[in-house]
Amino acid sequence: MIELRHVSKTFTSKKTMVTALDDVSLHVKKGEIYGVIGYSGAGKSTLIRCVNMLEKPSEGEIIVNGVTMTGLSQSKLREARQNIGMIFQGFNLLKTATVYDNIAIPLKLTGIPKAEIDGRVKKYLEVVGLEQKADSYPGQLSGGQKQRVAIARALSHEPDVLLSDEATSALDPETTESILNLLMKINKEFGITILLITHEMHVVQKICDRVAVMENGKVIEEGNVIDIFSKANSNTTKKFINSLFPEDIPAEVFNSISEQGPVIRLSFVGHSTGKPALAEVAKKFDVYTNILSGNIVQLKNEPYGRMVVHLQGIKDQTDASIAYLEAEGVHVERVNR
Ligand SMILES: Nc1ncnc2c1ncn2[C@@H]1O[C@H](COP(=O)(O)OP(=O)(O)OP(=O)(O)O)[C@@H](O)[C@H]1O
Repeated sequence: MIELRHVSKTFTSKKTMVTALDDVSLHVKKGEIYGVIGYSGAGKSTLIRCVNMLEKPSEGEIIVNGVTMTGLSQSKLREARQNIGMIFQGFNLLKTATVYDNIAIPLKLTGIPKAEIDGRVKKYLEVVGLEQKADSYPGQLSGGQKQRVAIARALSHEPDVLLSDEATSALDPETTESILNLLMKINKEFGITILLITHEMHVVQKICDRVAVMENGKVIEEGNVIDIFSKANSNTTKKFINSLFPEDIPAEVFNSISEQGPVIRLSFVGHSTGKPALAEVAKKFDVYTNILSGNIVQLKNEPYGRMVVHLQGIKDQTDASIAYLEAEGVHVERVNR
């Protein structure tokens, strides 16, 4: 549905040259929610803005729903953009227009008949749960409500693709949840493919099917969210995942217990919590298992959990315990300080 082939983007000014995208290739499949995560300056905004050609790539090709965006004439580009909705962190609403007009005006500009516009405005305001607010002005709405209007406006063009540029970054946690739920609903009910950029792992965890991690203009890791959670390679990806699993074991505690056996981190996907395997370890080997921290988060399709455990015992026994856990399919990492 969305394909980036060897896309690079360089910004040049008199004094400097910045490579914002460096040979990025991605393929977002029809109907999926695809996240791009990275720290500030990684190139996420540039990437998403290249998809609808708000930014022109210096090199490479971008294909959306079979249309090669790179190389379209201005008028063909306008046409192709009708199929690509976009929502922003700052909502981008017209302050002096009502909610109704914020949705209706862009439709009018594309020449849609009045009756059809009226039908679409009402339909999509209902989809986002704001049918009561048609006559309000953006200044009278909360941040979450403003983002809902922006979503209704994007949907009113009935696009195949929705681009989300940090859509929840300005919202509080509860409102973020409700907007993420709305994006999932839209994806499911209308089959809209969603490409989103974010710096919050929680967004990826909750709604994405696949994710790309960006650093210095490059995609450094990419795959199904479940696989990335279980087998992250890069330090940056691990840091993003760790942000969901605070493990504040005080250094003093860590130092004193690690003399009596290793501290290990167990991770598991799916409904097994890892606890049965740990209970078996305590039975089969001469070790005490002491859980130091544990947490489970719900990924879009499956739970993913982590536990930090101290294995108290002599080396032979703790090594055998780790081998046993691995054989049981639990991912085990030794925690070092
Ligand atoms: N119009 C521009 N002119 C010059 N440099 C730019 C321009 N837009 C982006 N850059 C540079 O390109 C790099 C990538 O920026 P980009 O905004 O894409 O990153 P980002 O991951 O979205 O970061 P943030 O989350 O802070 O927006 C940065 O070094 C940035 O300074």
